[in-house]
Amino acid sequence: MAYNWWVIRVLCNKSLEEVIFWRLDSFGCRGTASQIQGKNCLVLAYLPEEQTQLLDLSALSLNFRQDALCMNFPVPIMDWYLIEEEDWASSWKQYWQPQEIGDHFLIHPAWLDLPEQSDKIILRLDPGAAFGTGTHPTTQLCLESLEMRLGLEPHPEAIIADIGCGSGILSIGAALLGVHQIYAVDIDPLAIRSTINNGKLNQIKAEKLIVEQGDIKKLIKLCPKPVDGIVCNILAEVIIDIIPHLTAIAKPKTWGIISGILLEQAKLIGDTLEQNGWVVATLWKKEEWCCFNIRYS
Ligand SMILES: C[S@@+](CC[C@H](N)C(=O)[O-])C[C@H]1O[C@@H](n2cnc3c(N)ncnc32)[C@H](O)[C@@H]1O
Repeated sequence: MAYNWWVIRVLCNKSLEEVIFWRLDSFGCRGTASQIQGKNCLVLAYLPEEQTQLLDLSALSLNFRQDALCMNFPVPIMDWYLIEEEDWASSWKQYWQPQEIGDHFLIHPAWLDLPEQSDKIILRLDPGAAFGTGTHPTTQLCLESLEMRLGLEPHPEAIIADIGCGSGILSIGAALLGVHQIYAVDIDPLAIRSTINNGKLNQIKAEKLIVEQGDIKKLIKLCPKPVDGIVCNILAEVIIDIIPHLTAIAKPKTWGIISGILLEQAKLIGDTLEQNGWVVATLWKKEEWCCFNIRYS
């Protein structure tokens, strides 16, 4: 069956880029990309046709207008049109470029030639329709936390769990940092397909990266024993429900990297973590997002 996608294009002042990304993300867009054009920025986002109505798109453009007026910037120009799935893949790919994250990672679109020389850990990615290109602040916070947590030494015994794996970017990042075994779940079947493909793209053996469709309950069944680390980058509303279940896969000193949380939601998440036996070690912030680095006591 032919599958159509909305392309949403927003031309805005560069300073509005993050707000626009945040709104598009909350609206449910699957892929976002941006391109600087002088003082302006062209933001593109993609959304399956059946996931929205024309009226919702008009409301979204009004939100952009209000954001810009509140912040004293010119009103963004937004338009939208439908394309077929095959065109979606090629259209979005033009705008996504290699990106360095943290001290060591270089996120590299799968369809571009690799650099001839690089001292970076190259993480090749074709996210397809799944979330996780590395352009979102929460993904960046998680990768930076993983880097800090794991360093560059191999971890031949370490087992980690990735809840809401999306494109697999965090699981693969952990594998490239030398983690021995990763269990990853996501409720979205497209994310499962994407994580498996990206694992292969980065030459990660299938037995090292076990990926299954499902939520935390599925993960608990999947993990044969408590894990050493947990990464979870999902919205705070979902994380609140997941926290009480984490104990089932934790042991003393299990660490966690938990993001997808807006700054104003940090207190609620921090309190819930502490009530469930987790110690908050650090809270990292990027733009309006934060990331908890925690340890089970
Ligand atoms: C913000 S994306 C994160 C993707 C990737 N891990 C990253 O850091 O870029 C959140 C992912 O969580 C998945 N998700 C949402 N609710 C979930 C749940 N209850 N259990 C497992 N996965 C969930 C979504 O399908 C989505 O792929």
